[in-house]
Amino acid sequence: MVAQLQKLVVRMLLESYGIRTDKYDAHSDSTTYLMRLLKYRRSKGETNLGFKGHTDKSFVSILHQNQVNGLEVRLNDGEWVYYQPSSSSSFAVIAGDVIMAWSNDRIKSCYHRVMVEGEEVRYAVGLFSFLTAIVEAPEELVDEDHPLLYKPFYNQDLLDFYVKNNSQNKGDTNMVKAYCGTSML
Ligand SMILES: O=C(O)CCC(=O)C(=O)O
Ligand SMILES: [Fe+2]
Repeated sequence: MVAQLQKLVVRMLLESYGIRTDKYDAHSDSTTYLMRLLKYRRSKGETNLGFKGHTDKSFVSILHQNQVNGLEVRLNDGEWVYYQPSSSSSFAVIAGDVIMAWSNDRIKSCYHRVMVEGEEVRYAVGLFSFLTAIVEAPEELVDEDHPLLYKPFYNQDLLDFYVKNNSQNKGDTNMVKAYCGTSML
């Protein structure tokens, strides 16, 4: 089950950042999921951009694609890197804006896009996780060297903000900073 994979990834993250593991159950209980199936078909003469560059507004997203590749990730220097699954049963785990805020910027959300090169139909399935409890950085991730960068917020309110300000800003990596970044205070 893909949700199990999501839970495992989150547990590993909490452990690797030295966050009290008793917080894990509360985190897990407040996680909800959205599953989306995407179909990309490129007609002759059309641009090969299947999904423009963006960060997900999720906590994390888990993606699986059919044999037709296309997912690309943008590195810090602006270079786009093609995602090449190691096997036909591979899943890609993508950090969303919510984990970026929750982790006080320790984990940066992943800017990605989909390019469709050939005429073959591409399918992708994504499991997007969201939090129902208030999103705030655990105390282990906030100290003098790492001051709090985001005010506590609700994931749903971030989504509403995103929808309202969508027209110009779609794909803006700093949507969550614009919504609840402490430097905006
Ligand atoms: O089609 C894909 O592999 C990725 C889709 C995606 O980025 C999204 O649904 O947010
Ligand atoms: Fe995405």
